[in-house]
Amino acid sequence: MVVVRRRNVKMFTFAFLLITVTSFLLNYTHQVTTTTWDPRHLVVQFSEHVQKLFKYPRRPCSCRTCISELGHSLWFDQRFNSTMQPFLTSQNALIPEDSYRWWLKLQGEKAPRSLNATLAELFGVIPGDGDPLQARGSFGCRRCAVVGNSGNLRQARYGRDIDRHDFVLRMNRAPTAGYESDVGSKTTHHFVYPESYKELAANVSMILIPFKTLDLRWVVTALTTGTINFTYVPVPRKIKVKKEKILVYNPVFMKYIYENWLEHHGRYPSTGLLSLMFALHVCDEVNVYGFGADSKGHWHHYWENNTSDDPGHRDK
Ligand SMILES: CC(=O)N[C@H]1[C@H]([C@H](O)[C@H](O)CO)O[C@](OP(=O)(O)OC[C@H]2O[C@@H](n3ccc(N)nc3=O)[C@H](O)[C@@H]2O)(C(=O)O)C[C@@H]1O
Ligand SMILES: CC(=O)N[C@@H]1[C@@H](O[C@@H]2O[C@H](CO)[C@H](O)[C@H](O)[C@H]2O)[C@@H](O)[C@@H](CO)O[C@H]1O
Repeated sequence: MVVVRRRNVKMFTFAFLLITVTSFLLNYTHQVTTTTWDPRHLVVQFSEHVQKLFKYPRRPCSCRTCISELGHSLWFDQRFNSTMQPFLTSQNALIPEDSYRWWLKLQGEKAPRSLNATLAELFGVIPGDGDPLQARGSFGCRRCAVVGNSGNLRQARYGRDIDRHDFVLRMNRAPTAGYESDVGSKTTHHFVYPESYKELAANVSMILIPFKTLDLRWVVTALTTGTINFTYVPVPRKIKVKKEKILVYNPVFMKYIYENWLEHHGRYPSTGLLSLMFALHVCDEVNVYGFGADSKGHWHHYWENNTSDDPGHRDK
């Protein structure tokens, strides 16, 4: 009788362990990872999984590590606020007074038009319902590449690597044609402001970064009357992008980056930093390409020749 009971206990323990280990594997390993049978490594992995399970009973994503699962860096955790909303939508378009005052000073706009009236007009023209990229409904692993415009991308041969991401985010005048092997050919989202606008392929989402009220009005006129053709430099009167493909960066989110991440340094965040922080809040895994100087310390774009290197060449 005692023997039968012991066997039952053993069977039960074995079944319990099997189910637990299988559910860990199913829950936490969406991507194929290299298996190592080093017992110490297995114990560390197992304890990490147990810790995560207690911390996040339902994981936010199925990547090996998800950005929103904090606990890797205190520095990062102290700055990251997952409740901040990167998009300005018709639902969250009421900008708090302090954020509005801060934003209004960015480019010292004289006599700005009423923001509420401008936003009402804007969301009368574009849908303003945010981006499906943000819908966290399906349990998956959203891998994003943020591609900056640095000349260090020349001969980098990152093209294939970049294109393997689910989302590829580019900015300003960044071209891909002719640079595919270094920067890839896929673009899902492109960040622009009126002064940096370039025509986009029909399947690309344009994310307008508004630095002033006029930038929001420009979107409206660029899709309708074509009346605005100058801000502080000439800007395109008309744009071909479909209104359903236009998304708007949230000024409140810009202020959050300036305060939490830039710690008030500089005037306001660069487009590169705005794009990176955006990705960190909507993606599960983020890889960054094309930021910083090249190996000689030059800060040119990858599509330009460096004039300081070769005075005979002007920037294209
Ligand atoms: C003259 C000027 O105003 N240049 C600015 C240009 C310009 O307005 C646009 O190219 C449109 O013509 O825009 C900027 O940026 P720019 O378009 O040059 O580059 C986008 C982002 O890529 C990163 N970068 C770029 C070049 C480089 N050598 N290293 C890098 O790390 C940066 O993160 C950068 O933000 C901008 O919007 O931030 C910043 C640049 O200072
Ligand atoms: C070279 C420069 O400082 N130009 C400024 C211009 O800055 C640029 O603004 C862009 C957004 O509109 C973007 O942030 C870019 O990175 C900046 O270089 C504006 O501040 C403009 C405002 O009138 O004044 C130009 O001299």
